[in-house]
Order: sequence, then C-alpha cells, then structure tokens
Amino acid sequence: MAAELILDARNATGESPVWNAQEQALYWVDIPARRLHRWSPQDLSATSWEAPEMLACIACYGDGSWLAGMESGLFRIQPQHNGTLATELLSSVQHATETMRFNDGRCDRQGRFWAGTMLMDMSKAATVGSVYRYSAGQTEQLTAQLTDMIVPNGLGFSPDGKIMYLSDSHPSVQKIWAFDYDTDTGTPHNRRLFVDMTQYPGRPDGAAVDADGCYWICGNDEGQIHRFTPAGKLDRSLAVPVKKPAMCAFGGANLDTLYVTSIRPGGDISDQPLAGGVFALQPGVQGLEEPLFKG
Ligand SMILES: O=C1O[C@H](CS(=O)(=O)O)[C@@H](O)[C@H](O)[C@H]1O
Repeated sequence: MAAELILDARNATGESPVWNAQEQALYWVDIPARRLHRWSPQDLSATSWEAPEMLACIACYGDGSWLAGMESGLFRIQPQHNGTLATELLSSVQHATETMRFNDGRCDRQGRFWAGTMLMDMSKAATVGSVYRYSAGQTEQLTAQLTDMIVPNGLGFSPDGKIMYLSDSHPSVQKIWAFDYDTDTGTPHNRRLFVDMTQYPGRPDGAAVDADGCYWICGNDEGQIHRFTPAGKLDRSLAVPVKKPAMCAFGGANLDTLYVTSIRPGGDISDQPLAGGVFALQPGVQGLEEPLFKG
C-alpha cells in the first residue's frame, strides 16, 4: 500500500497530527518553525498560524481552541484571522535545566493531558526530560509524574484507557514501555518493557493506538510505521517515502486513514525530496477518536 503525499509541507519537524472530528480537518505542528498547521481533505486548503514559542504537542478543546505544550509551559491557543495564535498560559513548567521544551503529548481517554519535556538539543544525552500530567482546572504548577527521560515520546492509551504507552526516542534508549493506568486518578504504575525498538528498523517516535488496541509507532530514520499488538508482537510495517516519519494519527470520515507527519533534516536530502511532508495511508484498520481536552 502506497503512502500518498497530502501536503508537501517541508516541515522542519512535523509533529502532533490530530484529527479534529468536528471540523473534519487535520492539525499538526512544525516545532522549530513555531507553526500550527491545518489541512482540510474537503477543499484541500492548507492554513497555518505562528506561535510565540516552539510548540510541540496539541490537544483539541472542541471549541476551536487548542491546548499546546510549548517551551515555557502549557498554553491554550486560539487561531486568529491575522495568522497568529492568541495564547493564554495555563501552567508554567519548571524545567530541570535551561533550553528545554515540551515534546510529544496527548490526552488520556478521560481528557487529561500528558506531555514530556526534552532538551532542545537532543544530541546532549542528558536524562533531564520529564513527563507531566495536566488536568482541567489544575491551578498548582506542573509536577513531574515520570523523570529521568532523554526524549519522551510515543504517548498512547489503549481503547479502554487502562494501558498507557511511552517511549524514549534517544539513540541510547529506543525503548517503548507499557504501564497499567488508573483511569480514576490518572496514575500509571507497573512499568514494563513493551517493545525494544533496537530490534526493529527506526527509533521510536510518535504513536497512535487503533480500535483493536494495536500500537502504531513511527520508526524514525528508517521510513517505517510499525504496528505492534497489545502483546508487543510486530504485526506489520508500512513504508513512507521519507526517512524520518515523526508521528501518526488516525483521521478521515471513518477514522481509517493514517496520517503521518515527518521531519525535513538539514543537509543533502536528494534521496528524500518529500521530507517534511504529510502523508496518508489506508492501513485497513480503524482508529479511535482523539479525546478532547476536558478543559
Ligand atoms: O525534535 C524532535 O526530535 C526527534 C526527532 S530527530 O531525532 O530529530 O529525528 C523526535 O524524536 C522528537 O519527537 C522531536 O520533537
């Protein structure tokens, strides 16, 4: 099955694709470009808005505004007609060190937002990354729920919400873990290895869980999207025509299209001219509607 290029976006780091069911449109971000993007399959229109800081992960409020993990904290953002984003700080984050930002994030099935932080320069392999949970109405500062990460990534939740997935993309780690997840309190426990990605092509990047409870993970650097069963067994791998797929999300009218964002690295990319593009795959399985942030 061929991946279809839906937008030659040339994103430096295209991340956090989210299907907005209400608008029937795909949103995502380009982290270093500080842009929120929108693409509509109905009229093929592409729009983008400039953020005041790098933004890395988003969750839909359902009223046109978004929760976004940026450099200095979590913000509510609202696209404006002039191409900017109105921003309201929800909760600032006390990073372990300077030059950090949020990275991968998404809501659990109850609508709490989870997101990890990493050094902006990930070549420094310091375990200063943390994973935070943010609930509606939370007034106290964010406190780390999980620490000692380098590049937290691949957050996902099983269809019943009772398993949480998390990975670390750094070349020195490349592991995906599963946790039992208490849906009442939003607490992960019983951390165990789900997949050792050093055994498969590509570093683990962003992920999506489908309606069968299988975990789709982008294999960054190797142009692969892998589907793992809930038991952690590789079910299949799909190719995209770029080396660095970054995150995937189910969307489309029947939630049966897998959208994939990607990274356009510096240097010679003559062998992957579509790098940074957004792709659509028809994998023959359905996804789940992305939970709204219960703000
Ligand atoms: O900035 C990011 O970097 C890495 C991808 S890469 O190592 O630069 O190829 C990615 O894992 C992460 O999610 C992203 O935010």
